[in-house]
Amino acid sequence: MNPTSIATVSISGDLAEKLTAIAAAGFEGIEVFENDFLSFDGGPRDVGRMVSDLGLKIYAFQPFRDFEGMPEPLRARTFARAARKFEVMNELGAELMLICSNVSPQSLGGIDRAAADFAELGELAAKHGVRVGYEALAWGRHVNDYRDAWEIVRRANHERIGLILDSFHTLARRSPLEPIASIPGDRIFLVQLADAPKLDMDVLSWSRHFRNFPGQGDLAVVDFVKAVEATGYSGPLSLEIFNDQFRAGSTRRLATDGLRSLIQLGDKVARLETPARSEMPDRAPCLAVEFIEFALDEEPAHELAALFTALGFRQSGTHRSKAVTRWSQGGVNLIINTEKDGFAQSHAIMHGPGVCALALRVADVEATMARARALKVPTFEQPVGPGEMEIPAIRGVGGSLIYFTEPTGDRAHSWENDFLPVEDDSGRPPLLAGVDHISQSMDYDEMLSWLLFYTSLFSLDRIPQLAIADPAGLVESRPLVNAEGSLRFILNGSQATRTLSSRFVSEHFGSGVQHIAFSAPDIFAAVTTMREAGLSFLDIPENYYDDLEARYDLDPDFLERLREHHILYDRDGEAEFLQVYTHVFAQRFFFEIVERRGGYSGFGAVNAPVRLAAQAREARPVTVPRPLRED
Ligand SMILES: O=C(O)c1ccc(O)c(O)c1
Ligand SMILES: [Mg+2]
Repeated sequence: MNPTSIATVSISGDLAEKLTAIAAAGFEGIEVFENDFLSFDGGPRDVGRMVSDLGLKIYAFQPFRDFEGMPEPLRARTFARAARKFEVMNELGAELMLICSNVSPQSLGGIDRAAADFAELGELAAKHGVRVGYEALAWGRHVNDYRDAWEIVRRANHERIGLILDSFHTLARRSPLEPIASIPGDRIFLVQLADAPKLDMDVLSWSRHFRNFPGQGDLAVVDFVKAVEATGYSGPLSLEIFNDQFRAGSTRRLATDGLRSLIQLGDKVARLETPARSEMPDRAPCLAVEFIEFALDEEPAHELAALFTALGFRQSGTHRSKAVTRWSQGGVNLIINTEKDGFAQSHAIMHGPGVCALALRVADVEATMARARALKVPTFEQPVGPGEMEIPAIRGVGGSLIYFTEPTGDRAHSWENDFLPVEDDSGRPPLLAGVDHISQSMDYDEMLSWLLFYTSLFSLDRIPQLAIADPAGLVESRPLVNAEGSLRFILNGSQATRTLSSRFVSEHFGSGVQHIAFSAPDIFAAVTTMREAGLSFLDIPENYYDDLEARYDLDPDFLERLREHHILYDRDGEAEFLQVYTHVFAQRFFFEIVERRGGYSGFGAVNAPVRLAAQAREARPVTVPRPLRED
């Protein structure tokens, strides 16, 4: 295992906060960014002591800019500047200086000139007992490819001078990875890692504002690390993230995410080998949503039970010892928890009525928990009643829980055994068949954290992110799906403060489940029966249906049925999607019912703005402008 490291520039906070969070997350070392050092109120020895007291090592001091290829008299001044920095490094306890390739218009090109500069700098470095690593910036004036940087290092031929590789510069420029294998591992002094979303923009702005942790972006960081591994390099893998959101986010959360990203990266690289080498179980396959638990007070709980009943659920169980009931239909299980103490109660006090826990049916509970622990996901335990079995759980979005169950054996049925069954004598066929997706709203700057959480722990993959227009601003919507279609999460976040998604977070003290979509084998029949039971659905404007008529060549009778049932429609080739929404419950969450026809794989994104506008209208008191009276 290579040591884990992170550059201080990667996360928010002042230097002391950064270092504390980095150590707490479990990193072995850091790259000290000069700016963090310069703005620190204390000398280099104080910083060095703080770092070592926290058990961290300084793997690099950086960046030193615009060194190689300078004409005199700039050249002499540059060497004097380097000598001063070497002295600072000695006091700091930093042994490696990172020099990035020159961007100055005054610099002169030429590999031999640069190599000669580095050979001379190697002598100066030796005098100070430090080493220097050279990194090609993708926008360097004369050197912008790691192959040229390596050629300069090779020709400098000095033991104090080595190469620094950075996945971003390499992958952003689409430099080939194969030549990395021919660099001797001990000539590579440091390897920096960053991912980034694919964006069509100039590489400097892309690098300075949009880098993110490996696994959060679209770059082939796994292939890059694989190529580095082939050199025999055994030094640190150091995260170096320049990201506007990260500079503003929670220091501790970012540090934890960083380490998690390195752990998952190491696992991915290990799995490329044949036979796969790995130190933890693979990403957990999710078979189904086992149950969804709602925590709330008794009064709203009665209303929620009435809503469940209208949706076709029936009470299928009563908890043996707690104020908890089970509601079921067609393989969907919902739990209403009104206990006066315990986790559910504290969730309800903190967040209001809502989903406090999900249970996922996984192939192997022990393996899932082992992977969660390896990824440093917090696990959860609470006291169980007599005769009850502990259900293993982890902490999920907004402090909610994710329980794990298995398809067969004790872990399949233990939670069911906590309930006294209520016989079904209704003879009603189910209207709903399963949970289609679960949508969670969160602060915009938490989205990448939860993306990493879900995709590193479960076999869930990203499909392209969408920006959806709410009347009060844009909402980013990021679906995570498994290949079988048995588990789909949607993460929503918005930088605008008054969107439905943002108000959900701000008015309910944090992130959580905003809506749950159930699948219906026949959405028209479901809506009809639910209406007979007294349920009404979100009003959809006439304009929407007029537009549908123009957009798709729909049968007039079918269109009329959609309109009459308040159902929204989307089509993708031959595949079709039908969706309908309940009103919002307790200003907190709502339900959706969907019918997928012919393998439709999306979520009706074209309809989302219509839905959001309809919900915004319902959330506001209606004010109709009246003419001013003139008396
Ligand atoms: O953006 C920069 O200037 C910069 C500095 C140092 C690095 O290691 C790097 O990758 C980029
Ligand atoms: Mg770098």
